[in-house]
Amino acid sequence: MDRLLALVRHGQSDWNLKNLFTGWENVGLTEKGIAEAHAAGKMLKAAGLTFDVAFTSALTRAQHTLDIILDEMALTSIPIIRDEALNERDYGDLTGLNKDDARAKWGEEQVHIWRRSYDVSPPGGESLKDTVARTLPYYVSEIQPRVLRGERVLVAAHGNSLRSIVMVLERHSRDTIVKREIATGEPIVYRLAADSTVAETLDLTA
Ligand SMILES: O=C(O)[C@H](O)COP(=O)(O)O
Repeated sequence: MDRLLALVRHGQSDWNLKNLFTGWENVGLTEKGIAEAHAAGKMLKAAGLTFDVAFTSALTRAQHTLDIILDEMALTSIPIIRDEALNERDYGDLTGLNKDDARAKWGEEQVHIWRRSYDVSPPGGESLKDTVARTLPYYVSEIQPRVLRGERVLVAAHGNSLRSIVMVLERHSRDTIVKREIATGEPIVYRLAADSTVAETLDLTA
């Protein structure tokens, strides 16, 4: 049984390019982001992979990335399930601010704590721990059972919602997960064992 699970962070967004805290703001992909999504689709197809169902967030940048990938793979008729449980972490009051301006105002260390600590929330927003608390139950109840039944599943989402899933699959601690960077448009592909742990991580660049 092929218990295939692929995770892809959306391609570069307008606000990634402008270096703005984005969170739940609904911004589009840049030209580069669109190209990254096409490349991800080509890469998955070239590896001989296919999918039975896809999941994405309620945000356009992830949905658009998914549509491009499915188009590249000639899989436009598979079911797509969209849910805000897969949204990016909510950046609260930081949303729309420039990350360098924020460093100048609050200091490098404080901004790093907001961006990469496990349980310190940015003002009015979600910490990674808060994001895990909504994303992980969704993964466990909606995504993982399908993979374990043998459905091949593609998830297009966001840096921190994917980190929440990767944390469990790659057995990270609170200290190591914050150092696990998830690049835009680069598929992370696992085969799971029957007990839901990772049996194999596929290297699509090989
Ligand atoms: O929401 C954002 O600004 C980014 O997509 C993720 O931000 P981060 O790199 O600060 O986690």
